[in-house]
Amino acid sequence: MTTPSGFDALLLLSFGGPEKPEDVRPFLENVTRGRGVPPERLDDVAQHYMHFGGVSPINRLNREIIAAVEAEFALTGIELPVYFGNRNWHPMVEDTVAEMARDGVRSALVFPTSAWGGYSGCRQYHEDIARARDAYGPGAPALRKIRQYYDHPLMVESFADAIVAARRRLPEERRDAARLVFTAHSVPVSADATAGPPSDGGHLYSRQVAEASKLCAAAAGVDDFDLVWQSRSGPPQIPWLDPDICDHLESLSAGGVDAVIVCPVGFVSDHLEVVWDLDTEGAEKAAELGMSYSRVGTPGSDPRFATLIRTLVEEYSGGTPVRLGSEPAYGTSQDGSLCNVGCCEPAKRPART
Ligand SMILES: CC1=C(CCC(=O)O)c2cc3nc(cc4[nH]c(cc5[nH]c(cc1n2)c(C)c5CCC(=O)O)c(CCC(=O)O)c4C)C(CCC(=O)O)=C3C
Ligand SMILES: [Fe+2]
Repeated sequence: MTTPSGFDALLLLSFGGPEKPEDVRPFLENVTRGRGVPPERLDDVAQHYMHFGGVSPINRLNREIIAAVEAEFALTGIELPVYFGNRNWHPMVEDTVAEMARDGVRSALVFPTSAWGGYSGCRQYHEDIARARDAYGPGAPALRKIRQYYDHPLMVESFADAIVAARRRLPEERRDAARLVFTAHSVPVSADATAGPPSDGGHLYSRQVAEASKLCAAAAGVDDFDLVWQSRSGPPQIPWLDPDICDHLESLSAGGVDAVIVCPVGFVSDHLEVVWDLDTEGAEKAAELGMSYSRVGTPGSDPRFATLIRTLVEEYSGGTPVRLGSEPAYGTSQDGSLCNVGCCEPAKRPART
Protein backbone atom coordinates (compact mmCIF):
# COMPACT_ATOMS: atom_id res chain seq x y z
CA MET A 1 0.00 0.00 0.00
CA THR A 2 1.41 3.39 -1.01
CA THR A 3 -1.19 5.56 0.69
CA PRO A 4 0.39 8.96 1.25
CA SER A 5 1.34 9.39 4.87
CA GLY A 6 -0.33 12.21 6.70
CA PHE A 7 -3.45 12.42 4.53
CA ASP A 8 -6.63 10.41 4.73
CA ALA A 9 -8.64 11.93 1.85
CA LEU A 10 -8.45 14.02 -1.31
CA LEU A 11 -10.91 16.85 -1.88
CA LEU A 12 -11.50 18.03 -5.45
CA LEU A 13 -12.45 21.69 -5.06
CA SER A 14 -14.10 23.44 -7.98
CA PHE A 15 -16.25 26.34 -9.12
CA GLY A 16 -19.61 24.60 -9.38
CA GLY A 17 -22.38 25.17 -11.91
CA PRO A 18 -26.16 24.92 -12.23
CA GLU A 19 -27.72 21.52 -12.98
CA LYS A 20 -31.26 22.69 -13.79
CA PRO A 21 -32.91 25.93 -15.00
CA GLU A 22 -34.05 26.97 -11.48
CA ASP A 23 -30.44 26.78 -10.30
CA VAL A 24 -29.14 29.37 -12.78
CA ARG A 25 -30.13 32.62 -11.01
CA PRO A 26 -29.16 31.57 -7.46
CA PHE A 27 -25.88 30.17 -8.81
CA LEU A 28 -25.09 33.46 -10.57
CA GLU A 29 -25.96 35.36 -7.41
CA ASN A 30 -23.49 33.22 -5.47
CA VAL A 31 -20.75 33.82 -8.06
CA THR A 32 -21.15 37.57 -8.27
CA ARG A 33 -22.08 38.50 -4.69
CA GLY A 34 -20.15 41.72 -3.93
CA ARG A 35 -18.12 41.44 -7.17
CA GLY A 36 -19.56 44.45 -8.99
CA VAL A 37 -20.83 42.57 -12.06
CA PRO A 38 -23.49 44.66 -13.87
CA PRO A 39 -27.03 43.15 -14.02
CA GLU A 40 -27.04 43.24 -17.86
CA ARG A 41 -24.00 40.96 -17.89
CA LEU A 42 -25.77 38.57 -15.51
CA ASP A 43 -28.83 38.49 -17.80
CA ASP A 44 -26.56 37.61 -20.73
CA VAL A 45 -24.75 34.89 -18.84
CA ALA A 46 -28.07 33.44 -17.59
CA GLN A 47 -29.08 33.16 -21.26
CA HIS A 48 -25.86 31.26 -22.05
CA TYR A 49 -26.77 28.70 -19.38
CA MET A 50 -30.40 28.57 -20.58
CA HIS A 51 -29.13 27.82 -24.08
CA PHE A 52 -27.91 24.51 -22.58
CA GLY A 53 -31.16 23.83 -20.71
CA GLY A 54 -29.92 25.52 -17.52
CA VAL A 55 -27.26 22.83 -17.07
CA SER A 56 -23.57 23.61 -16.85
CA PRO A 57 -21.30 20.75 -17.92
CA ILE A 58 -18.88 21.49 -15.07
CA ASN A 59 -20.26 19.23 -12.31
CA ARG A 60 -20.58 16.23 -14.64
CA LEU A 61 -17.03 16.78 -15.90
CA ASN A 62 -15.70 16.99 -12.35
CA ARG A 63 -17.54 13.78 -11.39
CA GLU A 64 -15.90 12.11 -14.40
CA ILE A 65 -12.47 13.34 -13.27
CA ILE A 66 -13.16 11.98 -9.77
CA ALA A 67 -14.16 8.56 -11.18
CA ALA A 68 -10.93 8.50 -13.21
CA VAL A 69 -8.87 9.44 -10.13
CA GLU A 70 -10.56 6.70 -8.07
CA ALA A 71 -9.65 4.19 -10.79
CA GLU A 72 -6.07 5.54 -10.93
CA PHE A 73 -5.73 5.27 -7.13
CA ALA A 74 -7.12 1.72 -7.16
CA LEU A 75 -4.65 0.74 -9.86
CA THR A 76 -1.66 2.26 -8.07
CA GLY A 77 -2.58 1.09 -4.56
CA ILE A 78 -3.37 4.53 -3.12
CA GLU A 79 -6.10 4.25 -0.51
CA LEU A 80 -7.55 7.74 -0.37
CA PRO A 81 -11.28 8.43 -0.66
CA VAL A 82 -12.04 11.33 -3.03
CA TYR A 83 -14.57 14.02 -2.08
CA PHE A 84 -16.15 16.75 -4.25
CA GLY A 85 -16.95 20.29 -3.14
CA ASN A 86 -17.63 23.60 -4.91
CA ARG A 87 -17.44 27.32 -4.24
CA ASN A 88 -20.69 28.39 -5.88
CA TRP A 89 -23.04 25.42 -6.27
CA HIS A 90 -23.94 22.04 -4.82
CA PRO A 91 -22.20 20.02 -3.63
CA MET A 92 -21.06 23.09 -1.67
CA VAL A 93 -17.64 22.81 -0.07
CA GLU A 94 -19.11 23.68 3.35
CA ASP A 95 -21.35 20.59 3.15
CA THR A 96 -18.55 18.40 1.84
CA VAL A 97 -16.14 19.40 4.62
CA ALA A 98 -18.84 18.62 7.20
CA GLU A 99 -19.36 15.22 5.57
CA MET A 100 -15.61 14.58 5.64
CA ALA A 101 -15.51 15.42 9.34
CA ARG A 102 -18.43 13.04 10.03
CA ASP A 103 -16.60 10.31 8.07
CA GLY A 104 -13.62 10.75 10.39
CA VAL A 105 -11.30 12.52 7.93
CA ARG A 106 -8.61 14.33 9.93
CA SER A 107 -6.36 15.70 7.24
CA ALA A 108 -6.95 16.01 3.49
CA LEU A 109 -5.17 17.25 0.41
CA VAL A 110 -7.13 19.67 -1.76
CA PHE A 111 -6.88 19.54 -5.55
CA PRO A 112 -8.23 22.79 -7.06
CA THR A 113 -9.56 22.62 -10.63
CA SER A 114 -7.72 25.86 -11.42
CA ALA A 115 -4.06 25.48 -12.41
CA TRP A 116 -3.28 29.18 -11.97
CA GLY A 117 -2.17 31.87 -9.60
CA GLY A 118 -4.24 35.02 -9.09
CA TYR A 119 -7.27 36.00 -7.07
CA SER A 120 -9.89 34.00 -9.03
CA GLY A 121 -7.62 31.06 -9.80
CA CYS A 122 -5.94 30.62 -6.43
CA ARG A 123 -6.67 32.91 -3.51
CA GLN A 124 -10.43 32.42 -3.74
CA TYR A 125 -9.82 28.67 -3.32
CA HIS A 126 -7.92 29.43 -0.07
CA GLU A 127 -10.94 31.49 1.00
CA ASP A 128 -13.26 28.58 0.21
CA ILE A 129 -11.15 26.25 2.36
CA ALA A 130 -11.09 28.69 5.29
CA ARG A 131 -14.85 29.38 5.04
CA ALA A 132 -15.75 25.69 4.93
CA ARG A 133 -13.55 24.87 7.96
CA ASP A 134 -14.93 27.83 9.92
CA ALA A 135 -18.49 26.78 9.10
CA TYR A 136 -17.85 23.36 10.65
CA GLY A 137 -15.89 24.72 13.59
CA PRO A 138 -13.67 22.68 15.93
CA GLY A 139 -12.91 19.21 14.57
CA ALA A 140 -12.90 20.28 10.92
CA PRO A 141 -10.30 18.34 8.91
CA ALA A 142 -6.95 19.98 8.26
CA LEU A 143 -6.88 20.94 4.56
CA ARG A 144 -3.71 21.37 2.53
CA LYS A 145 -4.13 22.94 -0.90
CA ILE A 146 -2.07 21.61 -3.81
CA ARG A 147 0.09 24.14 -5.68
CA GLN A 148 -0.48 25.82 -9.05
CA TYR A 149 0.18 23.18 -11.76
CA TYR A 150 -0.07 25.31 -14.93
CA ASP A 151 3.14 23.82 -16.38
CA HIS A 152 2.64 20.15 -15.43
CA PRO A 153 4.18 17.98 -18.16
CA LEU A 154 1.03 15.84 -18.44
CA MET A 155 -1.15 18.89 -18.98
CA VAL A 156 1.27 20.29 -21.56
CA GLU A 157 1.45 16.92 -23.40
CA SER A 158 -2.30 16.59 -23.36
CA PHE A 159 -2.86 20.06 -24.85
CA ALA A 160 -0.06 19.47 -27.38
CA ASP A 161 -1.63 16.23 -28.65
CA ALA A 162 -5.01 17.95 -28.78
CA ILE A 163 -3.51 20.82 -30.82
CA VAL A 164 -2.15 18.31 -33.35
CA ALA A 165 -5.57 16.59 -33.49
CA ALA A 166 -7.39 19.93 -33.89
CA ARG A 167 -5.15 20.87 -36.83
CA ARG A 168 -6.04 17.56 -38.53
CA ARG A 169 -9.73 18.43 -38.35
CA LEU A 170 -9.18 21.53 -40.55
CA PRO A 171 -9.66 21.36 -44.32
CA GLU A 172 -6.45 19.97 -45.77
CA GLU A 173 -5.61 22.99 -47.92
CA ARG A 174 -5.81 25.36 -44.91
CA ARG A 175 -4.09 23.17 -42.30
CA ASP A 176 -0.46 24.12 -42.69
CA ALA A 177 -1.00 27.87 -42.52
CA ALA A 178 -3.61 27.74 -39.71
CA ARG A 179 -2.87 30.19 -36.89
CA LEU A 180 -2.58 28.77 -33.35
CA VAL A 181 -4.40 30.97 -30.81
CA PHE A 182 -4.32 30.30 -27.06
CA THR A 183 -7.09 31.68 -24.89
CA ALA A 184 -7.66 32.01 -21.15
CA HIS A 185 -10.29 33.63 -18.92
CA SER A 186 -9.77 37.39 -18.81
CA VAL A 187 -9.45 39.12 -15.43
CA PRO A 188 -9.37 42.82 -14.52
CA VAL A 189 -5.97 44.35 -15.38
CA SER A 190 -5.77 45.44 -11.73
CA ALA A 191 -6.31 41.85 -10.53
CA ASP A 192 -3.55 40.58 -12.82
CA ALA A 193 -1.24 43.33 -11.54
CA THR A 194 -1.64 42.04 -7.97
CA ALA A 195 -1.45 38.33 -8.88
CA GLY A 196 1.30 36.59 -6.90
CA PRO A 197 3.36 37.96 -4.00
CA PRO A 198 4.06 41.71 -4.35
CA SER A 199 7.80 41.01 -4.12
CA ASP A 200 7.55 39.12 -7.46
CA GLY A 201 6.29 42.16 -9.33
CA GLY A 202 2.73 40.87 -9.91
CA HIS A 203 1.11 39.60 -13.12
CA LEU A 204 1.63 35.99 -12.03
CA TYR A 205 -1.58 34.85 -13.79
CA SER A 206 -0.78 36.28 -17.22
CA ARG A 207 2.87 35.21 -16.87
CA GLN A 208 1.85 31.62 -16.15
CA VAL A 209 -0.70 31.63 -18.99
CA ALA A 210 1.98 32.97 -21.37
CA GLU A 211 4.48 30.34 -20.28
CA ALA A 212 1.94 27.50 -20.51
CA SER A 213 1.06 28.64 -24.04
CA LYS A 214 4.73 28.66 -25.02
CA LEU A 215 5.25 25.16 -23.58
CA CYS A 216 2.16 23.73 -25.30
CA ALA A 217 3.03 25.31 -28.66
CA ALA A 218 6.60 24.00 -28.48
CA ALA A 219 5.38 20.50 -27.55
CA ALA A 220 3.00 20.62 -30.54
CA GLY A 221 5.87 21.69 -32.83
CA VAL A 222 4.50 25.21 -33.46
CA ASP A 223 6.81 28.19 -33.09
CA ASP A 224 4.50 31.11 -33.78
CA PHE A 225 1.22 31.67 -31.94
CA ASP A 226 -1.01 34.29 -30.28
CA LEU A 227 -2.39 34.59 -26.77
CA VAL A 228 -5.79 36.22 -26.25
CA TRP A 229 -8.48 36.39 -23.54
CA GLN A 230 -12.14 35.54 -23.29
CA SER A 231 -15.29 35.72 -21.14
CA ARG A 232 -14.72 39.28 -19.96
CA SER A 233 -17.17 40.42 -17.30
CA GLY A 234 -17.45 43.52 -15.11
CA PRO A 235 -18.43 47.07 -16.05
CA PRO A 236 -17.08 48.26 -19.45
CA GLN A 237 -15.13 51.17 -17.92
CA ILE A 238 -12.89 48.79 -15.96
CA PRO A 239 -10.00 47.47 -18.09
CA TRP A 240 -9.62 43.69 -18.39
CA LEU A 241 -6.87 41.68 -20.11
CA ASP A 242 -7.30 41.88 -23.87
CA PRO A 243 -7.52 41.37 -26.85
CA ASP A 244 -10.74 39.40 -26.74
CA ILE A 245 -10.85 36.21 -28.81
CA CYS A 246 -13.62 37.44 -31.15
CA ASP A 247 -11.90 40.79 -31.82
CA HIS A 248 -8.72 38.86 -32.48
CA LEU A 249 -10.43 36.60 -35.04
CA GLU A 250 -11.44 39.78 -36.89
CA SER A 251 -7.90 41.14 -36.96
CA LEU A 252 -6.50 37.78 -38.08
CA SER A 253 -9.07 37.61 -40.86
CA ALA A 254 -8.26 41.19 -41.93
CA GLY A 255 -4.62 40.10 -42.12
CA GLY A 256 -5.49 37.26 -44.50
CA VAL A 257 -5.57 34.32 -42.05
CA ASP A 258 -8.21 31.80 -43.19
CA ALA A 259 -7.91 29.08 -40.50
CA VAL A 260 -7.43 29.06 -36.72
CA ILE A 261 -6.72 26.47 -34.06
CA VAL A 262 -8.15 27.79 -30.78
CA CYS A 263 -6.63 26.29 -27.63
CA PRO A 264 -8.41 27.03 -24.30
CA VAL A 265 -5.17 26.76 -22.34
CA GLY A 266 -6.74 28.48 -19.32
CA PHE A 267 -9.39 25.78 -18.70
CA VAL A 268 -8.99 22.23 -17.51
CA SER A 269 -12.30 21.05 -18.96
CA ASP A 270 -15.07 21.92 -21.42
CA HIS A 271 -17.22 23.96 -19.09
CA LEU A 272 -19.57 26.74 -20.06
CA GLU A 273 -16.92 29.31 -21.02
CA VAL A 274 -15.58 26.79 -23.52
CA VAL A 275 -18.83 25.45 -24.96
CA TRP A 276 -20.46 28.91 -25.12
CA ASP A 277 -17.72 31.50 -25.63
CA LEU A 278 -15.58 29.31 -27.94
CA ASP A 279 -17.77 26.59 -29.47
CA THR A 280 -20.74 28.92 -29.97
CA GLU A 281 -19.64 32.58 -30.17
CA GLY A 282 -16.10 32.03 -31.46
CA ALA A 283 -17.21 29.47 -34.03
CA GLU A 284 -19.99 31.79 -35.25
CA LYS A 285 -17.59 34.71 -35.58
CA ALA A 286 -15.17 32.56 -37.58
CA ALA A 287 -18.00 31.35 -39.86
CA GLU A 288 -19.07 34.95 -40.44
CA LEU A 289 -15.49 35.76 -41.48
CA GLY A 290 -15.21 32.69 -43.70
CA MET A 291 -12.46 31.24 -41.52
CA SER A 292 -12.01 27.56 -40.75
CA TYR A 293 -12.09 27.04 -36.99
CA SER A 294 -10.92 24.11 -34.89
CA ARG A 295 -11.20 24.14 -31.11
CA VAL A 296 -8.62 22.19 -29.14
CA GLY A 297 -9.84 19.64 -26.55
CA THR A 298 -9.17 20.26 -22.85
CA PRO A 299 -7.07 17.93 -20.65
CA GLY A 300 -9.76 17.11 -18.05
CA SER A 301 -11.22 14.31 -20.18
CA ASP A 302 -7.78 12.90 -21.08
CA PRO A 303 -6.87 9.78 -19.05
CA ARG A 304 -3.54 11.47 -18.31
CA PHE A 305 -5.32 14.02 -16.12
CA ALA A 306 -5.97 11.43 -13.40
CA THR A 307 -2.26 10.56 -13.51
CA LEU A 308 -1.44 14.26 -13.19
CA ILE A 309 -3.55 14.41 -10.03
CA ARG A 310 -1.87 11.27 -8.67
CA THR A 311 1.62 12.71 -9.25
CA LEU A 312 0.61 15.88 -7.39
CA VAL A 313 -0.70 13.78 -4.50
CA GLU A 314 2.60 11.88 -4.44
CA GLU A 315 4.51 15.17 -4.47
CA TYR A 316 2.85 16.00 -1.14
CA SER A 317 3.97 12.66 0.30
CA GLY A 318 7.66 13.11 -0.30
CA GLY A 319 7.77 13.01 -4.11
CA THR A 320 9.70 15.49 -6.25
CA PRO A 321 7.77 18.22 -8.10
CA VAL A 322 7.53 17.65 -11.85
CA ARG A 323 7.47 20.94 -13.72
CA LEU A 324 8.40 22.25 -17.16
CA GLY A 325 8.16 25.99 -16.59
CA SER A 326 10.21 28.55 -14.73
CA GLU A 327 7.60 31.00 -13.46
CA PRO A 328 6.91 30.47 -9.76
CA ALA A 329 4.17 27.98 -8.82
CA TYR A 330 2.76 29.02 -5.44
CA GLY A 331 -0.64 28.21 -4.07
CA THR A 332 0.12 25.67 -1.37
CA SER A 333 -1.28 26.66 1.97
CA GLN A 334 -2.64 25.08 5.11
CA ASP A 335 -6.28 25.52 6.13
CA GLY A 336 -6.86 28.45 3.81
CA SER A 337 -4.08 30.72 5.02
CA LEU A 338 -2.42 32.93 2.39
CA CYS A 339 0.48 31.19 0.64
CA ASN A 340 2.59 34.40 0.69
CA VAL A 341 2.37 37.78 2.42
CA GLY A 342 0.00 40.04 0.45
CA CYS A 343 -0.49 37.43 -2.28
CA CYS A 344 -3.14 37.94 -5.02
CA GLU A 345 -5.04 40.89 -3.54
CA PRO A 346 -8.56 41.02 -4.99
CA ALA A 347 -9.32 43.68 -7.60
CA LYS A 348 -10.66 46.94 -6.23
CA ARG A 349 -14.43 46.81 -6.58
CA PRO A 350 -16.19 49.51 -8.56
CA ALA A 351 -18.48 51.62 -6.38
CA ARG A 352 -21.90 49.93 -6.05
CA THR A 353 -24.67 51.95 -7.61
C1 LIG B 1 -9.54 33.34 -13.87
C2 LIG B 1 -10.91 32.72 -13.89
C3 LIG B 1 -11.21 31.37 -14.06
C4 LIG B 1 -10.23 30.22 -14.27
C5 LIG B 1 -9.78 29.65 -12.94
C6 LIG B 1 -10.81 28.74 -12.29
O1 LIG B 1 -11.23 27.76 -12.92
O2 LIG B 1 -11.17 28.99 -11.14
C7 LIG B 1 -12.65 31.24 -14.01
C8 LIG B 1 -13.37 30.03 -14.12
C9 LIG B 1 -14.76 29.89 -14.18
N1 LIG B 1 -15.70 30.88 -14.20
C10 LIG B 1 -16.95 30.30 -14.26
C11 LIG B 1 -18.17 31.00 -14.29
C12 LIG B 1 -18.31 32.37 -14.05
N2 LIG B 1 -17.30 33.29 -13.82
C13 LIG B 1 -17.84 34.55 -13.62
C14 LIG B 1 -17.15 35.72 -13.35
C15 LIG B 1 -15.75 35.88 -13.29
N3 LIG B 1 -14.80 34.91 -13.54
C16 LIG B 1 -13.53 35.47 -13.36
C17 LIG B 1 -12.30 34.79 -13.53
C18 LIG B 1 -12.16 33.41 -13.73
N4 LIG B 1 -13.19 32.50 -13.81
C19 LIG B 1 -13.70 36.82 -12.97
C20 LIG B 1 -12.57 37.78 -12.63
C21 LIG B 1 -15.08 37.09 -12.94
C22 LIG B 1 -15.78 38.39 -12.58
C23 LIG B 1 -16.43 38.35 -11.25
C24 LIG B 1 -15.39 38.18 -10.16
O3 LIG B 1 -14.56 39.10 -9.99
O4 LIG B 1 -15.41 37.15 -9.49
C25 LIG B 1 -19.28 34.42 -13.68
C26 LIG B 1 -20.28 35.54 -13.45
C27 LIG B 1 -20.89 35.98 -14.72
C28 LIG B 1 -19.86 36.65 -15.61
O5 LIG B 1 -19.59 37.80 -15.32
O6 LIG B 1 -19.36 36.01 -16.51
C29 LIG B 1 -19.55 33.07 -13.97
C30 LIG B 1 -20.92 32.44 -14.16
C31 LIG B 1 -16.81 28.87 -14.27
C32 LIG B 1 -17.96 27.84 -14.32
C33 LIG B 1 -18.43 27.66 -15.73
C34 LIG B 1 -19.51 26.61 -15.88
O7 LIG B 1 -20.60 26.75 -15.32
O8 LIG B 1 -19.26 25.61 -16.58
C35 LIG B 1 -15.44 28.61 -14.22
C36 LIG B 1 -14.75 27.28 -14.18
FE1 LIG C 1 -15.22 32.94 -14.18
